[in-house]
Amino acid sequence: MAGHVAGPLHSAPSPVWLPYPEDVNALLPQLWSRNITRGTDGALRVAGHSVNDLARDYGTPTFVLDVDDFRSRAREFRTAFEKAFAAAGTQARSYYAGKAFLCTQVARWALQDGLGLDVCSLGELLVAQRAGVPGERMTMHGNNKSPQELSAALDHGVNQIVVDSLDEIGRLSALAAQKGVTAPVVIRVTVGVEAHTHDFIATAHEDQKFGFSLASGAAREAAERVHRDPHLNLLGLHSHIGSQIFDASAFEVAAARLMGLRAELRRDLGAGCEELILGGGFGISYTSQDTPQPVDELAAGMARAVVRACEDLGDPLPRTVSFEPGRSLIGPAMFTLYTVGTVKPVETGHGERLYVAVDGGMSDNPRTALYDADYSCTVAGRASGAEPRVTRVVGMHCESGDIIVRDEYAPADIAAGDLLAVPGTGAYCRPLASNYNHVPRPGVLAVTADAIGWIVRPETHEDLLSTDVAESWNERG
Ligand SMILES: Cc1ncc(COP(=O)(O)O)c(C=O)c1O
Ligand SMILES: N[C@@H](CCCC[NH3+])C(=O)O
Repeated sequence: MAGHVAGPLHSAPSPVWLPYPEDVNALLPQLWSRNITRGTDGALRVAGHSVNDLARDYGTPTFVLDVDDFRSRAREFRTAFEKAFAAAGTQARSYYAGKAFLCTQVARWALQDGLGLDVCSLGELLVAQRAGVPGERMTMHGNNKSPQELSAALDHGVNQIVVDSLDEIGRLSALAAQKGVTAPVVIRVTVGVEAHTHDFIATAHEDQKFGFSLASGAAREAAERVHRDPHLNLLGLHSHIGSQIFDASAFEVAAARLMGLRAELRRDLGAGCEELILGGGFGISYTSQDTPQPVDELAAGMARAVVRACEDLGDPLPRTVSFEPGRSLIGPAMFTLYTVGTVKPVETGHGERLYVAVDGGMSDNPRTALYDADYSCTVAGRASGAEPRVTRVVGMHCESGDIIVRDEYAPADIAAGDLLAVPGTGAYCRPLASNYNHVPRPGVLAVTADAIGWIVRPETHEDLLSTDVAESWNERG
């Protein structure tokens, strides 16, 4: 690969895609939130605030949220899809997928920026309620919603409940009858698209737990059942093909298949199916190898696909086409700030690799271990003139798979006490975090030019000890 230098210093087994950096301090703009710069002192700045000050005042590890980045991406996504679908002759709605990262303040920002909220558990619904998100701006998901969750969704007047099984349809109907309401239902359809992403985050192939299969006829059967049920109102159809997807044609095929089922249901049952939800899943750049499509192009492509399918089928456009972006809005808006604790050169048999251990790990970012995810990083508190070295960033947990950044170049003088920043950790890191090894989960620090503050406070060891109720056992014993 051009620019890749082999030699004793650089010969550790780095993947061929990792280009030898011309400048180890340079920041690839597509990996970082929009208000990150390197100051004249060499330290990263978020909306003008030096990470050295943030680390001193708030500690590490910390998720740092560039608030204006998240909000501008949310507005850009919403307006791009609204424009594209208005030009096509219908309307688009955007619901922020809270599973990517949710707290009351983020829900409020999403709402203020004109998005609704997609929740998938009672916990997420409670956050939405605390944030003041009205039911009509919400969608409820989940493949195994409990009666308590369904009941809370009905009581809150959630706009669409996306049903995922026949058991759930029966449960929801009984609850709606009991409450004397009609439940607004959308059917989750498995459209059989093999999305090119990690198996664990693909959701529209046949052999997995989500949705009703289109191919087997299960989706049609579910729609008929909902249509016949006096306590349920069949609003439309839903498809979500997976997450971290770059192939726009996969979304377009999914949309066309969903439209095909819609046409059948309109023809055979007289069901309007005016709501079409095409999910989220839009990929982001974790490394230089990821190339997401600009949001305007994505929106235009999706609108074209829906229009084309309607034309082919001789069907009118649905009244509303909705999207549920999570990762693409919040992912790039955060980075994790760590402190380096140990640096260990390790002879790999193919050359030397620097193992840089930080004060967090798979407990705040399990994605590398779970999905073979790739991340990047940079020394954040200073610039360095030292030579780049092949580096692996690892955590402090008792697992050899406790890897955060598998391969990156770091300056050879990286040392204990350095701050290290890992970009792109806004989605599915804090929500998937654990207390493995009794490590408290980091907080989320929101930063704008004018304000800095926790929107999720860091856990403490006292928090963890407070769930340990040995006393009540001892009293009994
Ligand atoms: C139904 C549904 N909608 C939306 C999302 C959000 O996906 P992403 O964060 O990849 O945009 C998910 C997660 O994959 C999902 O399961
Ligand atoms: N947790 C996954 C995404 C799951 C999307 C939810 N359906 C990830 O980190 O990539």
